[in-house]
Amino acid sequence: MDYEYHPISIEDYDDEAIRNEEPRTSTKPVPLEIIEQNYIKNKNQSSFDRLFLRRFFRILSRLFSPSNMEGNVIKIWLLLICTSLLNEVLVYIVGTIPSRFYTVLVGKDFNGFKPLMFYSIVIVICAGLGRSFVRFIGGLFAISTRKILTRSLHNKYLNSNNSSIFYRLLNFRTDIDNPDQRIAQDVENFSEKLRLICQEIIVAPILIIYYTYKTWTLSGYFGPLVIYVYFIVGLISSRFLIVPLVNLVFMKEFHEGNFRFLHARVRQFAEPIALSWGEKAEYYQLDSFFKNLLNYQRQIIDRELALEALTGSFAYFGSILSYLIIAIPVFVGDYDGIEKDKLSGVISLNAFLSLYLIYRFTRIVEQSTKISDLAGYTARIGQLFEVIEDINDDNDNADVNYTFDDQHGEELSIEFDHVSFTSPSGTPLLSDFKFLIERGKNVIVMGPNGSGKTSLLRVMCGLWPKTRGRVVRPVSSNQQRVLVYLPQTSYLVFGSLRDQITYPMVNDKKMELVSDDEVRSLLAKVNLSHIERKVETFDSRYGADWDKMLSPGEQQKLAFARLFYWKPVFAALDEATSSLDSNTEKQFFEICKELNITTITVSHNKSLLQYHDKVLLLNGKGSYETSDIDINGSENIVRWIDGTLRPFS
Ligand SMILES: Nc1ncnc2c1ncn2[C@@H]1O[C@H](COP(=O)(O)OP(=O)(O)OP(=O)(O)O)[C@@H](O)[C@H]1O
Repeated sequence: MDYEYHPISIEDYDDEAIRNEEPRTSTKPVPLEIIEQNYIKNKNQSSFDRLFLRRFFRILSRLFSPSNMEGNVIKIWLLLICTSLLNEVLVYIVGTIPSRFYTVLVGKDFNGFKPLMFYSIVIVICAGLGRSFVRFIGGLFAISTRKILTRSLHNKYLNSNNSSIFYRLLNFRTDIDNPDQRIAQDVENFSEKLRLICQEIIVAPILIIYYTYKTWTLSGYFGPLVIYVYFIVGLISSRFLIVPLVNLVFMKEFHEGNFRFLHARVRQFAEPIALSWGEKAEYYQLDSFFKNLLNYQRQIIDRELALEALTGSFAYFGSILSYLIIAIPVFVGDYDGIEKDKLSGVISLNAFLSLYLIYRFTRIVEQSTKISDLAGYTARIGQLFEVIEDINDDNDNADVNYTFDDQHGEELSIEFDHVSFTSPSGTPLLSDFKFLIERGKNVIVMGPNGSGKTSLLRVMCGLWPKTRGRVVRPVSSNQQRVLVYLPQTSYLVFGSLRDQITYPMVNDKKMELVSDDEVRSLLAKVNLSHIERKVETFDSRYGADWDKMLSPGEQQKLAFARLFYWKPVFAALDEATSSLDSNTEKQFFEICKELNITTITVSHNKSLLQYHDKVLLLNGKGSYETSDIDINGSENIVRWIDGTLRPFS
């Protein structure tokens, strides 16, 4: 019997690469409570300081980047400034209407009353429209913001040039929770808060400059100085109350993500839960997650009470402050030379100007609760961008992808060149693995549960990092699929029957590329012709219903239809025939041979040995053995496998 044995020795663990390997602390799965404690301890992740400002301005720079092809956010922003200014002018004019009515009414001026009434109706309608327009354009701004940020995150998360970013983020980064919640919900909340704040304060700088100048010319430097000091005091005191809120908002969204995820799982696993009478268990689990969420929501409203009280008092105090500003020159005697009837006019104008300036500052301070929410969402979105960029930079993959042309297609192989790798928790799974998968020589991978069979496929596809060595694999120069992976639980996409077969093709011309007749012939090939009756048309789209429409065995057959459509060079079959009857299994391996698809099969099923040329045994302790399979000596090979694996089972 021709086999190689690679017992694991102390040198294997002691070799330089493993010795120098930094323990990957971040990859070991971390319990939810520890993630929560880490977030609580590491509050500066979600703080209201320079880190917040850095993240916030980085997000703004993405929004307003001139190279941004996604939208006209700059135009919308300018439009928002213009309509807000126009709205302010209209509000000002509406404010002057009552005094004009007093004048015509006191003077019993009917000729003056009629045009004033007409004018007032027009102005009031315009003011109403102005307000609606500001909100409408604010809405457009929120949609644009969401569109740009979500697309930017999608581009990075599902980057086709670096295919495993989302996988590595989900599997190896324990420093970040619920990326789906961050992309779907936190970005939306961020956009909405930004819109509300912008609507309120977008024209504030222009108005503040204008009214500061006006107040200064009427009351000298003293009025604006007092108002600015008052504003700075308001800002500093509200900042103290905002800081803890930011972290609470961050934590609430963390629990919000977990709560949604749990609900999504109940939906996904409805059948096993129902068949296990698991309602009570699910109820208690959902409820405990919900309690955590409510706990943070309660803490937020408690803190907001203090913040609202501060900003509310600040606003009321502002109205009194304006009288202080007016009173000082009155009592100091600055207006002594002014006649009494003119003095009331001067006082009322001064009061209006300083009140307006204070009002503008008050509106800014009143945004504190929204700003604390915004800062919480900024932390979550900013952190996601940072982690994705970090994964992108950390691409230390030593693998070699070589392109081939059709002439050399028959000599293709996948080579494991002294590869060592561990599980994410650090358990060594394979050490110094040397193996060649040649085209035309089917390989079956066997071994006890947890020995690393699926992990070997992950390493082969470049998803898992290695501690040592490299994988040398071919990539096609002419769009041919080189490797297709079929898992035990087939992945059915949200889409049509044609989509199931052509996945992951992205093409509007699928109907032309894969005709109805071709779909029918592929379905016939995998004994699934009857499912044509279950769908309206080959292009009718279904969501989660695919799981209900097809049994697990039928799902595996559909996955094979996909494999036969793509006709790749290699197919990684990870227990992909576990739900099929033995005749269908035989038929599928024969079709693979006809189509020149070399299979790398992970299975515990020894009856599959007959379709393979080589067996690779993993013992889960780091070592492996290989043997050629001689069909005539199949009993010998079964004995050899049993004898080799027994000590490890
Ligand atoms: N994302 C992960 N995080 C942590 N550990 C993991 C992860 N994925 C796999 N492992 C661990 O790696 C080890 C090997 O897993 P793998 O799925 O490769 O085993 P297998 O040989 O395919 O098992 P089975 O025969 O049960 O399918 C297991 O101990 C598993 O718990």
